Amino acid sequence: MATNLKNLSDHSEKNIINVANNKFAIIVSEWNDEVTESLFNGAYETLIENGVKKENIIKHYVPGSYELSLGAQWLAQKSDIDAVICLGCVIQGETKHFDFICDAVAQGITNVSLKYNKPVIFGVLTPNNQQQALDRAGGKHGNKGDEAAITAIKMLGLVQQL
Ligand SMILES: Nc1c(NC[C@H](O)[C@H](O)[C@H](O)CO)[nH]c(=O)[nH]c1=O
Ligand SMILES: CC(=O)[C@@H](O)COP(=O)(O)O
Repeated sequence: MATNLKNLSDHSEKNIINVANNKFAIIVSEWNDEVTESLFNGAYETLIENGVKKENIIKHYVPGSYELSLGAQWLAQKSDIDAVICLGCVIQGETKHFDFICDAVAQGITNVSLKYNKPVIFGVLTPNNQQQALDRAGGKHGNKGDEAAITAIKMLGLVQQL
Protein backbone atom coordinates (compact mmCIF):
# COMPACT_ATOMS: atom_id res chain seq x y z
CA MET A 1 0.00 0.00 0.00
CA ALA A 2 1.48 3.37 -0.93
CA THR A 3 2.01 5.83 1.88
CA ASN A 4 -0.49 8.20 0.31
CA LEU A 5 -3.13 5.59 1.13
CA LYS A 6 -2.00 5.05 4.75
CA ASN A 7 -1.08 7.49 7.49
CA LEU A 8 2.35 6.65 8.85
CA SER A 9 1.26 7.64 12.36
CA ASP A 10 -1.64 5.19 12.49
CA HIS A 11 -1.05 1.75 14.01
CA SER A 12 -2.86 -1.25 15.48
CA GLU A 13 -2.51 -2.23 19.14
CA LYS A 14 -1.08 -5.65 18.26
CA ASN A 15 2.13 -6.50 20.16
CA ILE A 16 2.19 -3.16 22.01
CA ILE A 17 3.82 -4.25 25.27
CA ASN A 18 4.98 -2.67 28.51
CA VAL A 19 8.33 -1.15 27.59
CA ALA A 20 8.99 0.69 30.86
CA ASN A 21 12.17 -1.31 31.37
CA ASN A 22 13.42 -1.28 27.77
CA LYS A 23 16.19 0.97 26.49
CA PHE A 24 16.11 2.47 23.00
CA ALA A 25 18.82 4.10 20.92
CA ILE A 26 17.88 6.56 18.18
CA ILE A 27 20.53 7.29 15.55
CA VAL A 28 19.82 10.35 13.41
CA SER A 29 21.36 11.43 10.10
CA GLU A 30 22.44 15.07 9.99
CA TRP A 31 21.67 15.35 6.25
CA ASN A 32 18.27 17.05 5.65
CA ASP A 33 18.11 17.84 9.37
CA GLU A 34 14.83 19.78 9.09
CA VAL A 35 13.27 16.45 8.15
CA THR A 36 15.32 14.13 10.35
CA GLU A 37 14.74 16.20 13.47
CA SER A 38 10.99 15.99 12.81
CA LEU A 39 11.37 12.24 12.45
CA PHE A 40 13.24 12.17 15.77
CA ASN A 41 10.57 14.23 17.51
CA GLY A 42 7.91 11.84 16.28
CA ALA A 43 9.84 8.78 17.34
CA TYR A 44 10.76 10.22 20.75
CA GLU A 45 7.22 11.37 21.55
CA THR A 46 5.76 8.05 20.42
CA LEU A 47 8.14 6.11 22.67
CA ILE A 48 7.26 8.33 25.65
CA GLU A 49 3.51 8.08 24.92
CA ASN A 50 3.86 4.28 24.98
CA GLY A 51 5.56 4.16 28.36
CA VAL A 52 9.28 4.38 27.63
CA LYS A 53 11.19 6.33 30.30
CA LYS A 54 13.08 9.43 29.11
CA GLU A 55 16.24 8.12 30.71
CA ASN A 56 15.93 4.99 28.58
CA ILE A 57 16.15 6.83 25.26
CA ILE A 58 19.59 7.78 23.93
CA LYS A 59 20.18 9.88 20.81
CA HIS A 60 23.24 10.05 18.58
CA TYR A 61 24.02 11.55 15.18
CA VAL A 62 25.83 10.36 12.07
CA PRO A 63 26.85 12.62 9.15
CA GLY A 64 24.54 11.00 6.58
CA SER A 65 22.18 8.11 6.03
CA TYR A 66 24.98 6.01 4.59
CA GLU A 67 26.59 6.03 8.06
CA LEU A 68 23.41 4.87 9.81
CA SER A 69 24.40 1.21 9.45
CA LEU A 70 27.72 1.58 11.28
CA GLY A 71 26.22 3.90 13.85
CA ALA A 72 23.45 1.39 14.45
CA GLN A 73 26.01 -1.40 14.80
CA TRP A 74 27.97 0.51 17.44
CA LEU A 75 24.74 0.94 19.39
CA ALA A 76 23.27 -2.53 18.78
CA GLN A 77 26.41 -4.19 20.13
CA LYS A 78 25.79 -2.57 23.52
CA SER A 79 24.15 -5.18 25.77
CA ASP A 80 21.91 -2.63 27.50
CA ILE A 81 20.28 -1.46 24.25
CA ASP A 82 17.11 -3.39 23.39
CA ALA A 83 16.31 -1.73 20.07
CA VAL A 84 17.84 0.78 17.66
CA ILE A 85 15.84 3.24 15.57
CA CYS A 86 17.62 4.64 12.49
CA LEU A 87 16.30 7.93 11.11
CA GLY A 88 17.36 9.51 7.83
CA CYS A 89 16.17 11.20 4.68
CA VAL A 90 17.75 10.54 1.31
CA ILE A 91 16.39 12.84 -1.39
CA GLN A 92 16.76 11.98 -5.07
CA GLY A 93 19.31 14.23 -6.82
CA GLU A 94 20.54 14.39 -10.39
CA THR A 95 22.67 11.26 -10.26
CA LYS A 96 22.52 7.61 -9.21
CA HIS A 97 24.07 8.46 -5.83
CA PHE A 98 20.59 8.24 -4.30
CA ASP A 99 20.25 4.61 -5.39
CA PHE A 100 23.60 3.58 -3.97
CA ILE A 101 22.92 5.18 -0.59
CA CYS A 102 19.40 3.79 -0.28
CA ASP A 103 20.44 0.29 -1.23
CA ALA A 104 23.46 0.35 1.08
CA VAL A 105 21.65 1.68 4.13
CA ALA A 106 18.65 -0.62 3.74
CA GLN A 107 20.87 -3.69 3.48
CA GLY A 108 23.25 -2.43 6.12
CA ILE A 109 20.55 -1.87 8.71
CA THR A 110 19.06 -5.28 7.96
CA ASN A 111 22.48 -6.89 8.44
CA VAL A 112 22.94 -5.22 11.82
CA SER A 113 19.54 -6.38 13.10
CA LEU A 114 20.28 -9.96 12.06
CA LYS A 115 23.86 -9.87 13.40
CA TYR A 116 22.85 -8.63 16.84
CA ASN A 117 19.44 -10.35 16.90
CA LYS A 118 17.56 -7.26 18.00
CA PRO A 119 15.23 -4.74 16.34
CA VAL A 120 17.11 -2.20 14.22
CA ILE A 121 14.43 -0.15 12.54
CA PHE A 122 14.63 1.40 9.05
CA GLY A 123 13.19 4.85 9.62
CA VAL A 124 14.71 6.30 6.45
CA LEU A 125 12.68 8.39 4.01
CA THR A 126 13.66 8.04 0.35
CA PRO A 127 11.57 10.72 -1.36
CA ASN A 128 11.86 12.24 -4.78
CA ASN A 129 11.80 15.77 -3.39
CA GLN A 130 11.70 17.88 -0.23
CA GLN A 131 7.92 18.17 -0.17
CA GLN A 132 7.43 14.42 -0.19
CA ALA A 133 9.86 14.27 2.73
CA LEU A 134 8.02 16.93 4.73
CA ASP A 135 4.70 15.20 4.05
CA ARG A 136 6.09 12.06 5.75
CA ALA A 137 7.84 13.80 8.65
CA GLY A 138 4.82 15.23 10.44
CA GLY A 139 2.88 16.36 7.39
CA LYS A 140 -0.21 15.09 5.62
CA HIS A 141 1.02 11.51 5.54
CA GLY A 142 1.98 11.39 9.21
CA ASN A 143 5.42 10.87 10.65
CA LYS A 144 7.70 7.96 9.76
CA GLY A 145 9.40 8.50 13.09
CA ASP A 146 6.14 7.48 14.79
CA GLU A 147 6.04 4.36 12.63
CA ALA A 148 9.65 3.51 13.43
CA ALA A 149 9.08 3.82 17.18
CA ILE A 150 5.94 1.69 17.14
CA THR A 151 7.73 -0.88 14.99
CA ALA A 152 10.54 -1.14 17.57
CA ILE A 153 8.01 -1.67 20.37
CA LYS A 154 6.03 -4.25 18.37
CA MET A 155 9.16 -6.24 17.54
CA LEU A 156 10.09 -6.37 21.23
CA GLY A 157 6.53 -7.55 21.87
CA LEU A 158 6.86 -10.27 19.24
CA VAL A 159 10.13 -11.67 20.54
CA GLN A 160 8.68 -11.85 24.08
CA GLN A 161 5.99 -14.23 22.76
CA LEU A 162 8.45 -16.65 21.11
N1 LIG B 1 22.52 13.15 -0.41
C1 LIG B 1 22.22 12.65 0.84
C2 LIG B 1 23.19 12.08 1.66
N2 LIG B 1 24.48 11.99 1.25
C3 LIG B 1 25.58 11.72 2.17
C4 LIG B 1 25.75 10.21 2.44
O1 LIG B 1 24.72 9.71 3.28
C5 LIG B 1 27.09 9.96 3.12
O2 LIG B 1 27.13 10.67 4.35
C6 LIG B 1 28.27 10.38 2.25
O3 LIG B 1 28.18 9.72 0.99
C7 LIG B 1 29.62 10.05 2.89
O4 LIG B 1 29.69 8.66 3.18
N3 LIG B 1 22.84 11.57 2.86
C8 LIG B 1 21.55 11.63 3.31
O5 LIG B 1 21.25 11.17 4.42
N4 LIG B 1 20.59 12.20 2.52
C9 LIG B 1 20.88 12.71 1.29
O6 LIG B 1 19.96 13.22 0.60
C1 LIG C 1 21.09 11.30 -2.44
C2 LIG C 1 22.21 12.17 -2.77
O1 LIG C 1 23.36 11.90 -2.45
C3 LIG C 1 21.90 13.31 -3.66
O2 LIG C 1 21.32 14.33 -2.87
C4 LIG C 1 23.15 13.85 -4.32
O3 LIG C 1 22.69 14.68 -5.32
P1 LIG C 1 23.22 14.48 -6.82
O4 LIG C 1 22.80 13.09 -7.26
O5 LIG C 1 22.54 15.57 -7.63
O6 LIG C 1 24.73 14.63 -6.77
